Amino acid sequence: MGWLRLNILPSPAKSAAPTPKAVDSADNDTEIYGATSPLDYPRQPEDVATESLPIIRAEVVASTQRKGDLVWIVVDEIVYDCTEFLHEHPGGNTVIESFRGQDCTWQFWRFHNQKHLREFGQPLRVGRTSGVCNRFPEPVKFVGLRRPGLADEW
Ligand code: HEM
Repeated sequence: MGWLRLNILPSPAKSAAPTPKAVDSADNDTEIYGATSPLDYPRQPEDVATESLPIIRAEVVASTQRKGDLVWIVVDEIVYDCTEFLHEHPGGNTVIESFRGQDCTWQFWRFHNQKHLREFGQPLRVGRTSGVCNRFPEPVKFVGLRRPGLADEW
């Protein structure tokens, strides 16, 4: 599990994000016009539907890889602001910091289930994105070689 070899980074400073307006554009995508910085994207209320989350360009997400104010990660193309949560994360802060500005979908699902994401991730959502890379290829999953339906023969 090479991706679990972590670098310990200093904790980011907290910062207050402005609250720009999300606007429904003609093609029904929600964008924040003129937003170029991660600081332009506040956390979204929990009742905002996934498809109504603002779209955040991959370059903006990737810019949080640099040590700075915000720690964002991407799971299933949803961007989570873990800046404050990482200090409360039961799995520790370094594992989240090691994926800042990156996709960590398959690694996330190794340790969590939908309930974790609903309860703890929902309030951390800042937007949707696409094209953000996971720097580790997902290892091949081994499946049983037996034909199904033979369990009773064991
Ligand atoms: C949205 C971001 C995240 C949220 C809301 C979150 C939430 C949680 C929660 C609720 C637990 C406790 C699970 C339990 O007690 O059963 C946990 C544990 C853990 N998380 Fe996360 N997590 C996040 C991101 C990550 C990431 C990116 C990684 C690295 C892949 C990670 C790795 C772990 C590990 C290793 C544990 C400990 C698992 C164990 O003790 O069995 N988490 N996380």
